[in-house]
Amino acid sequence: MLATAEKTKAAQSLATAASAMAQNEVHLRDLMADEARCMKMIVEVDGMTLDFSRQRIPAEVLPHLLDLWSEVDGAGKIQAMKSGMPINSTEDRSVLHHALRAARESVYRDKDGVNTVELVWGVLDKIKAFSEKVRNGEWVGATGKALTDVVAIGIGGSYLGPEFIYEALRTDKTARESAGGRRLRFLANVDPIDVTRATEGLDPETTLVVVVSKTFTTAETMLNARTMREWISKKLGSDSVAKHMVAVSTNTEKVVEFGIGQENIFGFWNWVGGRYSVCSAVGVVPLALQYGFEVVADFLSGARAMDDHFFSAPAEANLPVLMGLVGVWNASYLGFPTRALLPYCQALLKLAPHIQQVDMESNGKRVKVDGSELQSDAGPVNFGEPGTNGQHSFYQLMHQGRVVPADFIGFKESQQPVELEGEVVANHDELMSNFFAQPDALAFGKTAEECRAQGIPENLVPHKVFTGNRPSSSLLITKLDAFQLGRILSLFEHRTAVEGFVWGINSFDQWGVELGKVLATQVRSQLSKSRKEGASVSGFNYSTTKMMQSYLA
Ligand SMILES: O=P(O)(O)OC[C@H]1O[C@H](O)[C@H](O)[C@@H](O)[C@@H]1O
Repeated sequence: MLATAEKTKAAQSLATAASAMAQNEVHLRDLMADEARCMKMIVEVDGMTLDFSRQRIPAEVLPHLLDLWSEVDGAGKIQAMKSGMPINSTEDRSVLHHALRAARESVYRDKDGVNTVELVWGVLDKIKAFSEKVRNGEWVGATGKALTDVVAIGIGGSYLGPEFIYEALRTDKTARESAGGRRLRFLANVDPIDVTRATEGLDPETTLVVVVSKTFTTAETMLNARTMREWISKKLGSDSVAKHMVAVSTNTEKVVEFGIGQENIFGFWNWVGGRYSVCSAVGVVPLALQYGFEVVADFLSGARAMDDHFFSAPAEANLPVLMGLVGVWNASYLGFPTRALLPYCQALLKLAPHIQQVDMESNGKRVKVDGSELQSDAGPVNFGEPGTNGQHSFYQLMHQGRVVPADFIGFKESQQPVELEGEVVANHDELMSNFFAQPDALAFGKTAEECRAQGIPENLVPHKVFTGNRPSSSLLITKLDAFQLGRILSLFEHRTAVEGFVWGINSFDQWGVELGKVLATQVRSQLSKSRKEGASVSGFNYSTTKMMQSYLA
């Protein structure tokens, strides 16, 4: 079953438990009737409550999951990460995204002994000063106008996290007030349509462009950066670029080569993986420009609070560890290939796209750290959509089709409460009625007997039966502000790490994205030669040749 832990006692107990459950058809209806069991599966940490009682984990199996964590030396692996050991072994890098949100006086050393927190605060101080200058109109554009709008260019990890945070805070009262009408747009796709969408209604005179790229070599980002440079130069002349473009990167040389001065670069480091970089200048520059540095500082404190919890809480009370163990159980023991992320909060509409990258780029692997092949699939397919929208889309499949383990997220308070006179409940309570109802509908289902008792005609009974026994966890959180948002981000980042630790994989490299890039280079050069010199398509397989010929015709 589990490659890394297949010989451990706990792994064997878990495998036995999983097959016994399948044979005995243990149903969540029975598991949920055991209140002592449920009590152990509801864990509260500073106003964030995780209820994983609706997972298909019998009371006696939970200790085996915790044993598995001990047997793979989970605590030791957390410590290795925390202390800067090069756990990203294929790139010989430390993994220190927690240092990005550490308190100024903390010390996290990288593999070479450098205190990364000092570096982090050097950049944070620079961002604070810069963002304040732009926001208060001290830093102006080439024609002397204040820069009220920002376009952040970047893709993958240099885009998804910042957009997720931007959207989540857009309707938060404090952040919204602080934004004061400023605009932030993202330009990610190399599709030229995205340039039009990102710049619609913007004027180069009042726009600042932030080019975000760890490597500063990503083809999409570089072409978009050149396109935006042209957009600015065309109207304001090429000398204006210095006032209208800044960069976030680890590759100073390439940024300078591009034409952005060293003083306008906000750096980060190779111990920050792209998908774990939202707390670095990658996210902090655009978000501080939009919401002000203080709001971003709250977000960083929230992430730090969850880091501290992750590093110190015992496994049985550790939210990322528990969620990670649930993930391993569902993916590797019960064999569920997918997982849904269902925030009952419209402001979290970009959570799922971000976690798709965090989780699938991290744990979508086929080999272990030592290069040997995994004997079972590791990370699941992640997808999601805010509730209640998802209910009117793919929940049908979740209720009566495939089993998709789900993570529900709900808040006690709305960012934007509405209560109409004469309505039964306030709008947020209406939303939350669904948050509480759906997990039970999935878990308990509806039997044929229940259908008949309701007078459903016999021919419709099979269509109206819900088999139930569909697992989910629920997270109930006070409210979505910058601080809680930081906790949520860190929680999901560490869940991914926990799962990777148990599977014994390197969750911090992403070699799987390389091959497509190489092939695109070959196609690009063919398209150029064909368009510019009329060269015929050659060197590709039959199908690609045919399709490219058709494209070029
Ligand atoms: O920040 P960049 O160097 O431009 O990289 C952007 C993205 O592209 C790569 O293909 C990786 O898969 C991502 O992890 C990365 O975040």
